Amino acid sequence: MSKHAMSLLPRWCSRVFSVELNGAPFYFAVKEKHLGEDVPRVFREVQNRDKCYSVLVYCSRDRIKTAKFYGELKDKLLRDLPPECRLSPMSSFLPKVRDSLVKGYFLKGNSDTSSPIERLLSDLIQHDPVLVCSYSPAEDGQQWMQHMWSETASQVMDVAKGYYVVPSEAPEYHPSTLNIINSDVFYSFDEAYDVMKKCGDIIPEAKAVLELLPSRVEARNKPDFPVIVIEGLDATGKTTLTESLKDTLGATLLPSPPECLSPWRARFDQEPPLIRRAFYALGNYISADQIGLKGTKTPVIVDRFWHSTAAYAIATAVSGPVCNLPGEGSEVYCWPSDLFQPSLVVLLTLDPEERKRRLRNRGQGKTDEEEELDHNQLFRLRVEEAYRRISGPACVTVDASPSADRVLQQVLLLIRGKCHL
Ligand SMILES: Nc1ncnc2c1ncn2[C@@H]1O[C@H](COP(=O)(O)OP(=O)(O)OP(=O)(O)O)[C@@H](O)[C@H]1O
Ligand SMILES: Nc1ccn([C@H]2C[C@H](O)[C@@H](COP(=O)(O)O)O2)c(=O)n1
Repeated sequence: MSKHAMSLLPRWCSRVFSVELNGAPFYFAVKEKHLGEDVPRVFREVQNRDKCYSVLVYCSRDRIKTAKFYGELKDKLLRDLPPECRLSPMSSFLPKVRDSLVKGYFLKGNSDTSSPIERLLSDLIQHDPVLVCSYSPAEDGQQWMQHMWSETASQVMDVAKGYYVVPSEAPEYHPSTLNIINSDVFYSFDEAYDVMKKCGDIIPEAKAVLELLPSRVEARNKPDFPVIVIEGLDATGKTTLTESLKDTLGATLLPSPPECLSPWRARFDQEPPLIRRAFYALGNYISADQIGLKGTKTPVIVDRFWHSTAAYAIATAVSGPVCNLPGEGSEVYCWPSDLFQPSLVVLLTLDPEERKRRLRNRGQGKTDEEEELDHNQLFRLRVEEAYRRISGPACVTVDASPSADRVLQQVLLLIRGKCHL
C-alpha cells in the first residue's frame, strides 16, 4: 500500500462513506467489532452472488494531476468495466474536517463479472493513486465486510483484517462542502494563480492565460463612477438589460469573463472543476483591472462577476436539494478580500417556465450547463440560493418577468437610490 493511502488509515474507522444511487446519498461507516448494527442500506439489496468494490482517489501532492485523474478514471471505468457492472459516485470523509473528502466510485458486479473487475482494479492500484476496497458477506452470512486491497498483491488482500460496514448518519451538509474552499471557489488571486501556474506543464493554454493577468491584484484605479453588476441564470435578460443600461447611463459595458479570455474559455470548460473554476476566478481579476480603468471615465456595467463564479461552482460541487448547500453565513459565501467590490449587484430572477420560453425563442444552441439548468431543477435552485447567500456585496433581487423596459426602469430606480446617479 502506498504511503498516501497509508495516511488515510489511522482514522479509517472515523471516516464516513457515501454512495450516491439515483442521485440520493447512502451513508455507511466501518468498524472493527460488530455490535449488532443493521446492514447499511447500500448493501441490503445486494444479493449473495454480487460483489461490490470501491475505488477512492486519494489526493497526492499534485492537486492538478489528482483532479485530472479523477475525471479520466470515470471514462476508464465506463470504457473497460463489463457493461453489467454498475458504477455510482462515492466519497469518503471525516465529518466536519475540512479538506478530508476523497472522491471515487462504487462498483457493483456479480460472480460472472468479478474476474474482469478485479483484474482492472488490480491494475489500477499498481499504477494510479487509488485505494481499492472490496465488500463481501461476513462469515455469519448476515453482515457485510470491507477489505482493503494491497497494491503489492494482484488479488484481494486485507490489511490487518476486514472491517464491518455499519450504517452512518447523514452529515449536516453535503460532504463536498468540506473541500469547496480553494478547490471549487478561490478566495484570493494567489490561490487561483497558483493552480493556473501549475497547469502550465500539462495545459499549454494556461501559459497564455497567465500572460493576460494584471501585474497588480488591486484594481489599478479606484473607479470614480458607480460599478453595477448584473447577475442571473441564462436567459433571464442580462444581455438585454446591460445593453439598455449602457445606453441609458452612457456607461461602459464589460462582459465577464472578459473578452481577452474568449479564445481559451471552451478549452478550460472541459477541465475538472479545480482548473475550470481557477480560470473563471482569474477572469474576475482581469475584469477588476478593466473596471478600474474605465470607471474613472464613465459608470461601468458588468455582465456577471464573482457572484456567478462562486454560485455556479458551489451549486455544481454539491448535489441534491438546496438544504445540502453550506449554511447561510458560511465562509464559503464570502467575497475575496483582494477583489474589487462593485457598488451594486442586481440578481435577475425568472419563473423557470418563462426562462425556458425565452431560451426556446432565442433559439441558440445550449451549453452543457444550460442543458443542466433546464433539466435539473435542483441545480437551478442551488445556483439561485447560492447567489442569494453570497455577501460583501450581497445581491439585490429583481423580478425579470415584466417587459424589458419595466425591468430597466426598476433597475434604474435601484441604481439611482444606491449610487446617486
Ligand atoms: N424582459 C423581457 N421580457 C421578455 N423577453 C425578454 C426580456 N428580457 C430579455 N428577453 C428575451 O429573452 C431572451 C434571453 O435574454 P438575454 O439574452 O438578454 O438573457 P441573458 O441572461 O443575457 O442570457 P445568457 O446568460 O444565456 O447570455 C432573449 O431572446 C431576449 O430578447
Ligand atoms: N464571472 C463569471 C462568469 C461566468 N462564469 C461561469 C458560470 C457558468 O458556468 C457560466 C455562465 O456563463 P454564460 O453561459 O452566461 O456566458 O460561466 C463564472 O464562473 N464567472
